[in-house]
Amino acid sequence: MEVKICGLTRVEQAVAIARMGVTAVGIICVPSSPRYVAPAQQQELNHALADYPVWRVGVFAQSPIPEVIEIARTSGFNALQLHGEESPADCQYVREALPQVFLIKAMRVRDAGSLAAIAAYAPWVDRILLDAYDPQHLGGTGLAWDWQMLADQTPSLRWWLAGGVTPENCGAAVAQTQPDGIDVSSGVEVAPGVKDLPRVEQLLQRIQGH
Ligand SMILES: O=C(O)c1ccccc1N[C@@H]1O[C@H](COP(=O)(O)O)[C@@H](O)[C@H]1O
Repeated sequence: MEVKICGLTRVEQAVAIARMGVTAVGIICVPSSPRYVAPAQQQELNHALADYPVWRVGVFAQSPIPEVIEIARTSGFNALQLHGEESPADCQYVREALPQVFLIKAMRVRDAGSLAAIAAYAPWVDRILLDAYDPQHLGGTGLAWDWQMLADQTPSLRWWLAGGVTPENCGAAVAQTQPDGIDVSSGVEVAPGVKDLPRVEQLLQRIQGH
């Protein structure tokens, strides 16, 4: 089971979580987020994590794609997550500009149509991430979506479950939805951007074996 812990802002916490053996850590590059990390700190986090076998994911939403590409290069991300309304053509553009970068497209699930849209991204991305839709916020809401929707259609490429995943519900979430990975932010926090390291360890223990 792949695990991404998202919304890291502090170098010491990012290194501690990388040492726990997670697959990916997320750094929020969305200025409106309470977990936003400015470019200088993005570079510091990437530098501190460079020795660990972990995807260092820059999370963007609604930014112009050339800007995303420029920041990915200057900040040193080896993975990107597009969490807004980016199109398959946007993902193709990123893939062709940065072929070595691991690319995740987040879909905010509103209805069956959200799941039907996944197939068009398959040629261009490495993972699809399914998060809850909230009209006010782009992500990091702690809200779960209706996993029952997967009963009718399952994603055609490797995918991660996001949205309201916690150490308490991760076992049931994984058993019900059978994702390739999970992505967790507010469920392991004491405050936005400040992680609760014992809760991250608890989550990893509970997910072991899945
Ligand atoms: O965390 C944020 O502030 C954020 C802002 C803008 C886009 C995405 C964001 N986070 C993503 O939200 C999901 C789920 O978060 P949670 O576990 O429900 O709190 C996760 O994919 C983060 O990458």
